[in-house]
Amino acid sequence: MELQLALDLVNIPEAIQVVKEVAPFIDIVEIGTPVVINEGLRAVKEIKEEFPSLKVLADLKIMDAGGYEVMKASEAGADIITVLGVSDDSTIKGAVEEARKQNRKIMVDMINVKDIAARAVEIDSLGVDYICVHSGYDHQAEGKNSFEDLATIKRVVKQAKTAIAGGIKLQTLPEVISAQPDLVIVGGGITSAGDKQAVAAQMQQLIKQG
Ligand SMILES: O=C([C@H](O)CO)[C@H](O)[C@H](O)COP(=O)(O)O
Repeated sequence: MELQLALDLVNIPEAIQVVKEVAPFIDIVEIGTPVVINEGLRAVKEIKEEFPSLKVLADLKIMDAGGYEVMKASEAGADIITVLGVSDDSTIKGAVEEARKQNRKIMVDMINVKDIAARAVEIDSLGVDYICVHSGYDHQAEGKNSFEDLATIKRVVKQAKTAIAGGIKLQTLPEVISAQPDLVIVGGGITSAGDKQAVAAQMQQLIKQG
């Protein structure tokens, strides 16, 4: 099981500072959608240059033009790129095809997918690398989480790795770990902590204990 740090509400210098603090305890650093909107793919490029040994995920939440957008994120140095599960199959296929050419990976974000089980089976057959259940900020504000959806994809997904994101904190991490996803994605649970390094270290320890 791996740990991904999601950076959403920072600029590039702040992102570099946070990653410096927690780098030994994470496997993947995510350049979140708001950061890409504010800073562009330059944020991916600068983080990859600064931390070449960390995998970098570009959270583009691609909805169309999968091949082209994956190509641009790959040029910037992204190792993993996100595509939305609600997109057309042709968009996901285009993203996967380009990722294979560029030796990159595709994560499909299941945010707002209504029938998680049925769509996860379809997406799994398209050759994606990760399928991620996700309660976004707006769902979190309504008190929702994706724990049940994680159990669903664990049951039906046969090829892709499974991931979960959305409001995961140190206190809720043990429940997530018990469902055994391949990847846990944490943003505010680390970035809002007073001592980010201590929280990331504790999270890594819990994940290692399995
Ligand atoms: O993808 C995300 C969200 O849609 C904002 O872009 C976050 O990176 C994801 O939800 C993880 O962050 P936390 O919910 O703060 O853990």
